[in-house]
Amino acid sequence: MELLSENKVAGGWHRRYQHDSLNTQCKMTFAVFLPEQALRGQPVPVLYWLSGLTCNDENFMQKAGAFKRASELGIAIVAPDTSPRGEAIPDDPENSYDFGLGAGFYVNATQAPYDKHYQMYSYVSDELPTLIEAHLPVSDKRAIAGHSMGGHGALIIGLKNPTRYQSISAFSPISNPVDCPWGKKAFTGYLGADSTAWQAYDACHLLRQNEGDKKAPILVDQGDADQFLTEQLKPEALEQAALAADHPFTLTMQPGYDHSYFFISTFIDSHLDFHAQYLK
Ligand SMILES: CC(=O)Oc1ccc2c(C)cc(=O)oc2c1
Repeated sequence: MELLSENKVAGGWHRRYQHDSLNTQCKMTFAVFLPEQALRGQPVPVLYWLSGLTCNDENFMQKAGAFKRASELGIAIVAPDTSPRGEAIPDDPENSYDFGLGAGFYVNATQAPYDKHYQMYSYVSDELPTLIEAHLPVSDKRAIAGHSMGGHGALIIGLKNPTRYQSISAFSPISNPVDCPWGKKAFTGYLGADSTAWQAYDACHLLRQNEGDKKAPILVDQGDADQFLTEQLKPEALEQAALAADHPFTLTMQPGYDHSYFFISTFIDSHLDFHAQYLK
């Protein structure tokens, strides 16, 4: 891992690292916040934050205002990029914001030409935690959270790996990607036209499938003034699936909030407090 930068913040350190990824077969950049406790040699739990469309490792760290509470709670935060990057990485032929670079959708692509590099599911759920736990002063207690496309990523990665993550949270997640325009476009491109293959990456489907004992609790916040709410996000489908599966789940509709980081920064402390209950 190569250290790209470091800045002291809230008594801890914000760092950016780059490394060669086996899964995505390119250099990947991620950001990490390490609270002071970690630097005193006390291994701390990690919250993985997955960002949304067009974002990279920097958006959450610059805009969410999460450091002070994470520092108080002694939680590290890791924010990966949202797709493979570089000259050699195939992008959307139409250069749209919702497919290709900055829009990996946290799946393992099976369709050429995306299958070689777009392996974001394995990268985030396996390669990155292994790397972090080998090189940084963190414990193996993990939680996962995200926004929009990253909220979808947090839900599916948490639900597919119930023993690896203690808790899951999301702001404005794409809750039922098999049934919304962003999800249909991305899953067709990465996974092919047969929609039965899409279900393995759909949170509503995964909730209905999960018959095991371990059910990581889920917290979702959604602004009711979000322009994407009805067509793309569909939190009520997630709520129905969680209810049917008897999965611990809380959805809070927040009046007046939109899809932006103004919303996330308003409620990020309550998400950190939620995860802290299960990470201790
Ligand atoms: C920094 C920022 O505003 O991020 C942002 C803006 C818009 C979106 C949309 C529309 C979808 C998504 O998945 O993420 C996202 C992130």
